[in-house]
Amino acid sequence: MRTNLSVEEALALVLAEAKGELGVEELPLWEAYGRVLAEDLASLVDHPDQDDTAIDGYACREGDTLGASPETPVRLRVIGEAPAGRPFAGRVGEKEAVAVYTGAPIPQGANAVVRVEDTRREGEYVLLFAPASPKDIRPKGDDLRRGEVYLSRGDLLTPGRLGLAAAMGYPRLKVFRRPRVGILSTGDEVVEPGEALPFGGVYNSNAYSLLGLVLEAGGEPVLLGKVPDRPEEVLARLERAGPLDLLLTSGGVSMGAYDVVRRVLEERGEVVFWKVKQQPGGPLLLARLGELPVLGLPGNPVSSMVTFFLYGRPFLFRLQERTDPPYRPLKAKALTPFKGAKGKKVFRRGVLAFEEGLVVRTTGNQSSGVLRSMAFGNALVVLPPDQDAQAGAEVEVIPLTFVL
Ligand SMILES: Nc1nc2c(c(=O)[nH]1)N[C@H]1C(S)=C(S)[C@@H](COP(=O)(O)OP(=O)(O)OC[C@H]3O[C@@H](n4cnc5c(N)ncnc54)[C@H](O)[C@@H]3O)O[C@H]1N2
Ligand code: MOO
Ligand SMILES: [Mg+2]
Repeated sequence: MRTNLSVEEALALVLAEAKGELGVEELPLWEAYGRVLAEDLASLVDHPDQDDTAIDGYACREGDTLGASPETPVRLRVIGEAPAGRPFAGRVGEKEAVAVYTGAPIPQGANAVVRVEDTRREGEYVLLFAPASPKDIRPKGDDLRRGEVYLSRGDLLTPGRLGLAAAMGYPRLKVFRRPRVGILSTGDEVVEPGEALPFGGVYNSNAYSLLGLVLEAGGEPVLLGKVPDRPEEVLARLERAGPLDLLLTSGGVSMGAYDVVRRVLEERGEVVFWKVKQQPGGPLLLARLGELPVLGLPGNPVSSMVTFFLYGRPFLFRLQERTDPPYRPLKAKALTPFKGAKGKKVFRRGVLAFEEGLVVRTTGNQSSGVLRSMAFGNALVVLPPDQDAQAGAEVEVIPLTFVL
């Protein structure tokens, strides 16, 4: 077992465990939101499939309309109309126009359009008070070209990309199966919300903040409930967990006599590392139970969330072969001081805002037991070992971008 790792070493070891194959399933579009594509998608169509009009107005020949103005209108004969989806069958000749509506193909013979606001209809004629122009014609393939790959294996299906897949003509998509992530809370003192809280008890918040984080990272949470700090009970619950791609435990990984998770994993599995030089989350543990990777998250509510965000989320991104990075560090100006720690990389919780540039303020009490810092913070402020940040200093921040 390795111990006292840097954050970077620990992350590399966690990612090295993300080698399982999730497999692929095919879903109708309406069920594919938030999933990760398992295939490249080339457009099945051109869009628009021919030159079309971006405005409601009249299509005609540009040369017929040069110099048209309110004082010197140009008169054209209207020979028909083309609503979107109903192309005009004929051909536009000299001094002729076709009434066109946004999205309609440009009729043959026409090479320009004039907006309806710059015209007045007079029976079978139309008066143009401005010249027609080609600039409001959208060329064939302006948005999509048939055969071109616009979405790739590993792309997260965001709202825009789901729409794009539909625009390309795909009714069903091959996506990766969602990773199944077991969530087990440990602790004699842990009580489910709704139950009476005994003296010294604490409600099981970790299961629910982790459930949210797992869903947000594309996983399927499998709630395994809570177990007391007794090795045989922890083991019994794990044996009944069913197939998983990752197991998260919370609590029981520090130094206490009742911190039994580590002991169980040492006896029944293999501990890869224990303890990272970071705060919060120092007692983090990585193990294997047979083939199953296990992240033993520290019990403090902030610590379990921060360690999942820093290690579990990248693990799930890797399993789903996601092409986007799990987080994107930025620079911001600290408007409040942030305290570092000796020999540890520190992740404080802050509120990131755009004021005179990017700025970040503390969420207040930074104790690992104060979950409000994660509930109302939107960023982690990263401090290298042995470094405090004064107000006014530039600091690294990782936005907690929970996009789904
Ligand atoms: N002597 C030392 N003590 C501690 C150290 C240390 O290095 N030496 N490390 C501290 C750090 S840092 C952390 S983080 C915690 C980690 O503790 P465990 O992972 O062993 O977790 P527990 O002892 O079971 O619980 C810690 C804390 O969190 C509360 N908790 C636990 N589970 C839940 C839950 N599901 N929902 C809400 N809250 C939960 C629990 O009641 C405790 O207050 O250890 C320090 N100690
Ligand atoms: O690492 Mo503990 O996670 O500071 O509270
Ligand atoms: Mg403990």
